Amino acid sequence: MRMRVCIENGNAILLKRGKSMSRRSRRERGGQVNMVKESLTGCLLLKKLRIKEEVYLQRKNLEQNEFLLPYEGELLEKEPDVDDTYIFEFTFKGKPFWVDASKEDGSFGRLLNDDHIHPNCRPKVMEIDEKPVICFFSLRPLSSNTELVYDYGPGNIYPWRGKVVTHYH
Ligand SMILES: C[S@@+](CC[C@H](N)C(=O)[O-])C[C@H]1O[C@@H](n2cnc3c(N)ncnc32)[C@H](O)[C@@H]1O
Repeated sequence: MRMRVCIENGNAILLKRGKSMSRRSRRERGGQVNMVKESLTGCLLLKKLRIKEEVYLQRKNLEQNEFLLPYEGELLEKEPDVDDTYIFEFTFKGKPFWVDASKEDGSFGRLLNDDHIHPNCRPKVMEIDEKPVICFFSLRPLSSNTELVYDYGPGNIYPWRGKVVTHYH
């Protein structure tokens, strides 16, 4: 599974580093205990539910095209030779780059799931200090408690896509 985008964007935005550190808490929900991690900004929530971990917007409604969070990790100019589950591949100024987020670092960007049919945010390549940074922006107004999902990119490499669900009546 590899996330691919090919967008060029020269706009710089200000990122507050260190904001995505998380604190853990345990919550009781309907008899089930879910691990819940909350970002320090208090606007993102991580839940262990259906797809291992999912990222939700919390206590905040967003307008369209608002900055959500960065995809944090190690920026590489050579394709890493690791399992690609947490590798983000993109082009910047015509050159290929990879962000390797395979280390669990408490950041949330690496945990957004794929929805190529109804994505509600999208990654953009931004330039900060002459380096590319992947940032997620809302695609439409989002209300709190919405799971944040984006389109990982084209290709038949995503086994969860195209699953046919049959309903028997
Ligand atoms: C970048 S991780 C996303 C976070 C992941 N849920 C986790 O807890 O580590 C990508 C992996 O999440 C899972 N995933 C992402 N979107 C999915 C979807 N729509 N359906 C099923 N699994 C998905 C796949 O296992 C994929 O390799």
